[in-house]
Amino acid sequence: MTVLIKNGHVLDPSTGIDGIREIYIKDGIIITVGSELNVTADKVIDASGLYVMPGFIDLHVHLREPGFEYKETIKSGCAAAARGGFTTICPMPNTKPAIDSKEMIEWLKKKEREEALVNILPIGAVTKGQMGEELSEIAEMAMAGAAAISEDGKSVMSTSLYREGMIKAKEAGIPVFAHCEDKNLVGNGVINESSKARELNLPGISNAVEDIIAIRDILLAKETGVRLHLCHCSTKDSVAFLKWAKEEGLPVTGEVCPHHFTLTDEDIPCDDSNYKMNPPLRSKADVEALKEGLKNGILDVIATDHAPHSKEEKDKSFLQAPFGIVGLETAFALSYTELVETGVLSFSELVGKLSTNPADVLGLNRGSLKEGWTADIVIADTSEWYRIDKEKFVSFGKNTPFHDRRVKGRIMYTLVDGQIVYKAEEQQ
Ligand SMILES: NC(=O)N[C@@H](CC(=O)O)C(=O)O
Ligand SMILES: [Zn+2]
Ligand SMILES: [Zn+2]
Repeated sequence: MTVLIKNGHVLDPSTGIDGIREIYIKDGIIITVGSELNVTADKVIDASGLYVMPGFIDLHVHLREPGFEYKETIKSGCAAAARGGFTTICPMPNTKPAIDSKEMIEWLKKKEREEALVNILPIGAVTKGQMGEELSEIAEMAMAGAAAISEDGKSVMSTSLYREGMIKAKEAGIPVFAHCEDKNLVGNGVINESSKARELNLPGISNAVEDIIAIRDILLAKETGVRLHLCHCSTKDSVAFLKWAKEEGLPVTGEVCPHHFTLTDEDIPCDDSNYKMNPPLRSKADVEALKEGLKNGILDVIATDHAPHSKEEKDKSFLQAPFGIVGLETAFALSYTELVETGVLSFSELVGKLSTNPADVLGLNRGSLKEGWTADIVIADTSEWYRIDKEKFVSFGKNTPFHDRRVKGRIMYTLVDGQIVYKAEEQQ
């Protein structure tokens, strides 16, 4: 099986290519990236006027299977990933049961082989059942294919247990992905602690809830030498701590989600739980710091924290509804619009944060259009403004604050292993 992508503008920060090229693919492998290749292929994709990039890699999604299939399944989550331009996704372990054993990682890898449209790199829980009491089988999970460990949804509050888990992760050669939230401090907070919280009469979540654990985890990484990745950074001091960690030469990276650099708590119009997520939307000063962090390379990765919930759950009030919003099908457009159109990042830098850098966090041979590498590719149109329509989402989750928002950046094709797994309607 051969594929030729022609007339497209290839944008690949890993090779520095930024211009019109042809890409020739054979049996799922990129054979040549060049000009006037003069080859025939079984399938030709005309990418005139479109950008051709390494497939995006999302280090942070929630697929909800097993246990919460009414929110999302592996199949529907993968379809949403493909529609969003993501060719590899890392599901978090907060399912029911939690992904906390070799058997569960093997089960997920089997599901990937049987029904996943995109690559799945599972993340194992740090503690059994994410109960924070006893470490899970970290070495065994790593052997079975866990890409990292994380307690996402909460923090391991026992610092000594977490330190032990970090040592095990380092021995197993996998990173720790940290959700930073001081359980004792957060109380029943549901929204950023600010005048907005007072206006809506809702309990607040202060920046220190995140910052205390962010610096704790960085200090533990310094002692243990484990590779640490800070999930969904939302505060200016998280960025400051990451900057310090990098200056110290520690193997620490950080991610930011599109909602955290696109919206502030001031954008919350009323008691609408589509604006409720953890960590919460923060202040203008925090958003400025996140953008600055993206610009100066302190924040390496953009990840979605795709957190689907049912309509019934999100129809509830801010106090009652679960935390989380969907992100896979809006991430590229929001990032392009908020960062590239405004000049915070060059387009090539954005592609780095969506593909090359996340691949580096996990040491993957992906996130690049190098010859000889796997043909995981995304093709996008950035020429026209359009409005996000949640009714078009293929994710079961429609819980987004971005319905009807004007954006630029539409995914036209997604290829995994050289196979088209998504094609925009307009092209069919
Ligand atoms: N981000 C969220 O608001 N929710 C996530 C959990 C998490 O990422 O912490 C979820 O699983 O729903
Ligand atoms: Zn989290
Ligand atoms: Zn999450």
